[in-house]
Amino acid sequence: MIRVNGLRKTYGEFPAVVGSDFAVDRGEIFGIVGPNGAGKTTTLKMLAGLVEPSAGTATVGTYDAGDPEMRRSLGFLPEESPLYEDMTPRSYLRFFADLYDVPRDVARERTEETLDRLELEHRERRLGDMSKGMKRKVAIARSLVNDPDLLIYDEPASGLDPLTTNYVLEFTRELAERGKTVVFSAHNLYHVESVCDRVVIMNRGQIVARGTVPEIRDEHGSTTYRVFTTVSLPDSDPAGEEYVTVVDDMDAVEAVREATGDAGGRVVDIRTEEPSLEDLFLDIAGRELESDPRAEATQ
Ligand SMILES: Nc1ncnc2c1ncn2[C@@H]1O[C@H](COP(=O)(O)OP(=O)(O)OP(=O)(O)O)[C@@H](O)[C@H]1O
Repeated sequence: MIRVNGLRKTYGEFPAVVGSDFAVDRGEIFGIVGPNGAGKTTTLKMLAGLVEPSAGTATVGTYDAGDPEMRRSLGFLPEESPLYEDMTPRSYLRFFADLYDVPRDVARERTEETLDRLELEHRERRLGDMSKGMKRKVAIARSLVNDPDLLIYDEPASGLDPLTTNYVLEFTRELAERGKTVVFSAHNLYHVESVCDRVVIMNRGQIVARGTVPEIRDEHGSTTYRVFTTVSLPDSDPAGEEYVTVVDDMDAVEAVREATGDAGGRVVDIRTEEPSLEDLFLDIAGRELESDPRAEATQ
């Protein structure tokens, strides 16, 4: 559905996106994660044809990103989505449906259905009087008025309370189940981990890891084992009534087992711990800091 090759954006001398390559399949939920300033929004805007790349290409289906025809089948949700404060959700969505030439009766049915699914109440209330979560839901509904195949969402759950965040993430999943392709950016790695099929991790304009979360884990992280014993060992820490030794591989687990037996104790439990995407990210970003691809350009 999306092919990105050597995509680069430079603002003046500053390279915001250093040269990205990735592909997104139809029906996939694809996450772009990274800290502030990583280049997520710039990447999404280039995909949506809102920012012109300085180099490289992005194609959506058979179109170049930015082709007016492509934009008709795209729903873009900006990070900040100012709404017309005096309009109601219904009048606002009707206004956008008109812009896309969606027939009135189709638009009415579509927007009511979307608002039902998003459980948006107070549809006749002024947008200016709505909560942040309600406004975000209206902005999401706006991205769907033209029934696009591709949704590009910039921080869809940014600033929302946990309940609304869950709603929005569940809704994203539902969209993919209905055959839509969703590309979204997030700071919060848990959001990405719970919803995305595949992710890229960006840092300082560059993709520093990619794949499914388990793949990234295999490549960049390691499993740790927590061995709980009834006796204290040289490297163990107290853990309630027991002691715990944390090790990195199965040979070390065996060594702890032997040492426990030698000390007259027994192993009560062995728990494995997978690094979360957050741990992986901190690890990868930490390493990247030592080799910032943009450092030379900004010095
Ligand atoms: N129009 C612009 N002019 C100059 N620099 C820009 C412009 N837009 C973005 N940048 C810079 O490019 C870099 C990447 O910005 P971008 O908004 O893509 O990052 P981001 O990952 O989306 O960050 P955030 O999570 O804070 O939204 C930042 O250093 C930003 O200051």
